[in-house]
Amino acid sequence: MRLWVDDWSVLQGICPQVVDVDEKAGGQVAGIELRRWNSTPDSAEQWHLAANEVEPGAVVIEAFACTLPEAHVQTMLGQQPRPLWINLEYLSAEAWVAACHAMASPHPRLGLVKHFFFPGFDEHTGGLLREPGLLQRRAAFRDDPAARKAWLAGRGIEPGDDKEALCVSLFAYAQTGLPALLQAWSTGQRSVHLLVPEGRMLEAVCSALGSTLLAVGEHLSRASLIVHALPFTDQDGYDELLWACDLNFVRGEDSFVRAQWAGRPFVWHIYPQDENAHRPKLEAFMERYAARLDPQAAAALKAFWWAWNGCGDAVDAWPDFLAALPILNAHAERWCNERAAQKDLASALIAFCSHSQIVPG
Ligand SMILES: Cc1cn([C@H]2C[C@H](O)[C@@H](COP(=O)(O)OP(=O)(O)O[C@H]3O[C@@H](C)[C@H](O)[C@@H](O)[C@H]3O)O2)c(=O)[nH]c1=O
Repeated sequence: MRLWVDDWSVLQGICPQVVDVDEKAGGQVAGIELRRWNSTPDSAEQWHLAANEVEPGAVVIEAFACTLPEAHVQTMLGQQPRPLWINLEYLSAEAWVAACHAMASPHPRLGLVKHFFFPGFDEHTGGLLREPGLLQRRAAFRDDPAARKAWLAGRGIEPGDDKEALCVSLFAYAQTGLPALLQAWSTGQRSVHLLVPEGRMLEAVCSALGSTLLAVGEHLSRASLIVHALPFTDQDGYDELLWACDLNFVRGEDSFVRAQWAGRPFVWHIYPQDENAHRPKLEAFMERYAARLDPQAAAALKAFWWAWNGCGDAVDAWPDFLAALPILNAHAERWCNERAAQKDLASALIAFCSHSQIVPG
C-alpha cells in the first residue's frame, strides 16, 4: 500500500509517527509506504518524488477527484495487466449515489476504465471507513465509567457530582452563530464543559468570550460554561474525546463519520460549498438519519443542525435539542449498530477489486 500525500504537516497532526519519515525520501508507517506528492512541482523543489518514477500498483485509487499526474496515467497505460483505476468519491447521503456507485467510466482518449466508488450509508454504496476492532474498543471505554472519569480528569475536567453537567466537544468550521450560543450556554441552567481542541475553533471561542487564547490544558469559566483547551491529538485520541463526551460537534467527512461510530448525539457542520451546493447534501443526510427517529426529536435535531449550518437561530433551537438528547443518544447507538452491520469501505474496496480479478480474494 502506497499513499501519496500532498500536505505532510496535516498528516503529521493526525498520525504523529510521520515525524520519523523523511518527507523527501518517503518511508513506511504501519506497513504503508508514504510518499510526498507535490501537486505543483516547480524547479525550486526538484526533490519531490515524481509519480512517474514509481511503478503504479495493481490498483490505483484517486481520492476525491485529485486528478492523477498525466505521467502516472501514461505509466499505467504501459502496464500489463493494466491497473484497476478507482475514483474514490466524497461521502454523500443523496439517493443518486447508489445509482452511480461502482459505475465504469472509460477514459475518452486512453482506453483505460475508471470506476467510481462512493462511500455511503447503505448496502448499495461502498460503506463507511471502520477499521477492525473499533466498536469493541469503544465499548470497552464506554462500559467503564471509571475510564471516562479518568480520561476527563487527565485533562483537568471534573464534572464532579453534577449529574446534569454536559460534556461537549467542539470541532467545526468558522461559525457566525458561535458567540450567541456560548452566551446561551453560560447563562443556561445546565453546566456545559466545552472541550475544544487547539486550532481556529479554540481561537474563535476565546475571542467570543473576550479572553486571551487559552493554552492547551488551561480552562476558562463563564458562569455555567467552562471551556477546556485540549491538544490536537492523533486519531485514536480524537476517538476517545468523542466517546467521552455527551454531545459532539463535528465537521466535514472524517470527524462526521467518527462521531457516528461513537454512538453519541452529534451536530454536523457540513463543508460549505459555493452556491449552497452543500445544503441538499445536509438535508439528504438529515432525512436518512432522522427517518426512524421520534418526530419531536427529529424536528429538534433538524432545527438545530440547520441553524448550526447557517439557516436559523442556534440559540432558539438549543432548548428543544437539549431536551431531545436522551432520545438522540439511544438513536445514535441504534444508527451506529445498523451501519456497522454493513461492509466497511476498505472491505468493500477489496471485495470490488477481487471481483474485478485484480486482487486475489
Ligand atoms: C480535532 C481533531 C481532529 N482529528 C481528525 C478527525 C478527522 O479525521 C480529521 C478532520 O477531518 P474532517 O472532520 O473531515 O474535516 P476536514 O475539514 O479536514 O475535511 C474536509 O475537507 C474538505 C475539503 C472536504 O470537502 C470535506 O468533505 C472534509 O473531508 O481530523 C484528529 O485526529 N485529532 C484532533 O484533535
